[in-house]
Amino acid sequence: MDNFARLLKESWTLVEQERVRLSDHFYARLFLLDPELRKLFPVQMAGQGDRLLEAIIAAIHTVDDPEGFDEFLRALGRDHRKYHVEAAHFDTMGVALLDALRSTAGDGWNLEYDQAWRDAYAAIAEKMLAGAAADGDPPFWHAEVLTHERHGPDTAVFTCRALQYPLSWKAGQYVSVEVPRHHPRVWRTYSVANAPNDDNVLEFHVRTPAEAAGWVSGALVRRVKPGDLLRVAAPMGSMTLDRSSERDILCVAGGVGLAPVKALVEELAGYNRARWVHVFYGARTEADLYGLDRLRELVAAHPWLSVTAACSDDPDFDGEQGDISDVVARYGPWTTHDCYVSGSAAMVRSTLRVLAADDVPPQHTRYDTFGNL
Ligand SMILES: NC(=O)C1=CN([C@@H]2O[C@H](COP(=O)(O)OP(=O)(O)OC[C@H]3O[C@@H](n4cnc5c(N)ncnc54)[C@H](O)[C@@H]3O)[C@@H](O)[C@H]2O)C=CC1
Repeated sequence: MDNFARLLKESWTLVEQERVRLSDHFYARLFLLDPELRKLFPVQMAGQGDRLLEAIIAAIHTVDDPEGFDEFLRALGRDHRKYHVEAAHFDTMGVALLDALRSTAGDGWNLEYDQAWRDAYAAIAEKMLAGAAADGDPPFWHAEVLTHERHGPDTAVFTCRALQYPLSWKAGQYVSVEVPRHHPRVWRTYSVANAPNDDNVLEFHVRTPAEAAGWVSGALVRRVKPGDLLRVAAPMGSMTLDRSSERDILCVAGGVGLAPVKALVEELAGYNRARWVHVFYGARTEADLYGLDRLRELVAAHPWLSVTAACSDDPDFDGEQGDISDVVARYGPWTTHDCYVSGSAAMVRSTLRVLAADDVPPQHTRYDTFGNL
């Protein structure tokens, strides 16, 4: 690790445990510096601070990998066009961020850390602005809901058509979604659950228990109906297929983490002949395996595909029992496979441990989770 990365990571440990204070300070300072910026954010700021910090953490963790860092920030810049962020706003955010870091870290902060963060922030802002400037797409797409199916009280599968052509994404990527009618200016990310197609139609899988605070997910599961308009922003994420690879493929999905895995399998259905593809799909109960019928249709049509379903909380289920990571471990080793993992942070962590124990090279593993790992 070079000195720059070391300084960033070392200084981050001073504020890591104080995230709430850090984000409170950041927003207070930001809106004091430029009250106009308040209009770009949702009325309710709860949860917004986590998002900022997640982006910062992701950025400092990719600083050792210049190529990944570059692509991540360019995509983030493209995505941020939906907020109408301008170059001058980045300067103000930089001032507020440095101020928040200094005051949260307290006595442990020093001039070297200050300079490292200034340099890092300048690089982040430059790459995000370059990504935004190079993007010929609209800042977001309007999309009309076509179908909406409920699977039990907490889960929905819906499709929508993007109204400006084309919305190009790669199987395995995710997009931000806004439900302007119910929660304006609040965006949440969801994986696209189908392969790119000429109809500009995207499918999403959303799950949120009624008691959870997820506003956007709650609206998408319980309130949205065909004909409603959503907004969808720039596709992001690198959990995509390596077309040059000849290795067999392992996909592991937990719950609605099935979404990107289904997209990958549908994409493979368009060209794959020679690679064996094994999908492991886990849910709590049999009733929660909402995507199994579609997977079985794909298995019937493609001899290279197999699906193993498991339930972690349903002793009557006539199939594999246990957390999906344990089931994957029982069927291994997966040493020579390309591996794709998608689900909750805990599920992804457990599965990555299984793959590491099988000596799968890290560069052959791609994963997605919408929580902190
Ligand atoms: N909606 C989307 O497009 C996407 C969602 N996700 C994430 O997927 C997650 C799915 O959540 P739910 O459907 O509520 O799934 P869930 O919490 O009901 O879990 C489903 C299965 O995952 C496995 N699992 C869960 N916790 C585990 C642990 N600690 N160790 C090992 N395995 C574990 C078990 O097999 C379990 O049956 C969410 O965190 C979501 O953010 C990820 C990618 C895409």
